[in-house]
Amino acid sequence: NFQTFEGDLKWDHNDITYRVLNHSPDLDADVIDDAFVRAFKVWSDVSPLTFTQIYSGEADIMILFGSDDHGDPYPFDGKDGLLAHAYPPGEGVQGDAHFDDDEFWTLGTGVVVKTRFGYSLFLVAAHEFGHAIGLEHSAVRDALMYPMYSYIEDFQLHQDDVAGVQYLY
Ligand SMILES: CNC(=O)[C@@H](NC(=O)[C@H](CC(C)C)CN(O)C=O)C(C)(C)C
Ligand SMILES: [Ca+2]
Ligand SMILES: [Ca+2]
Ligand SMILES: [Zn+2]
Ligand SMILES: [Zn+2]
Repeated sequence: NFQTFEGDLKWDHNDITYRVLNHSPDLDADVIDDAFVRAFKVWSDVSPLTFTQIYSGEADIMILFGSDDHGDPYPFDGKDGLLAHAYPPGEGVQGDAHFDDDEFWTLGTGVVVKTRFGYSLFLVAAHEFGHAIGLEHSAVRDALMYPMYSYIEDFQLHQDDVAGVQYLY
C-alpha cells in the first residue's frame, strides 16, 4: 500500500537529470557521488527511468547538503530527528532532494561500526529519490518508503516500493 502524491505527480520524461550542488564533509566527494549513483540505480532497475548527472545549469533533481535554515520553508533540526527531505516531481524546487548536514553521513555498506553511529547516505538517498520520482510514504514497515530510518545491511527494495514506481511509470 504505497502512496503517490496528490494527483499522481510524476515526471513527464524518463531521462531525468540530477546535479550535486555541494558535498558533506563526512565522506569523500566521489564516495558521495557513488552513493547517489547506487541510490538512483535502485529505482532505474525497476522502472523505465534513467538518471544522468549534470555539472552545470538546472537539473530536474538538484541535490544539496544543508543544515537548519537552508533556503526553503522546511529548515532542518540539527543532529538526528529529520534526516533529509525531497519534493515530488515538477518544476523548480520540485524534485529536489536536501540532506541534513548536521547528521554524520556514512557509507551504505562497509564498516558497520561507522554506520551504527551514522546514517547511511545510500539508504536515505534511495528513500529521498523515491519521493523525487513521485512516491509518498508506505505503511509497510520493511518498505524503503517507510517514514522511519532503519539500517539494513543487505538492502532489498520491497515489493510495495516496486508496485508504487511501476504504478506511476
Ligand atoms: C532517524 N530519523 C528518522 O527516522 C526520521 N525520519 C526521516 O528523517 C525521514 C527520512 C528517513 C526515512 C530516511 C524523513 N523523510 O520522510 C524524508 O523523506 C523521523 C522518523 C524521526 C522523522
Ligand atoms: Ca527540481
Ligand atoms: Ca536532523
Ligand atoms: Zn530543504
Ligand atoms: Zn520520506
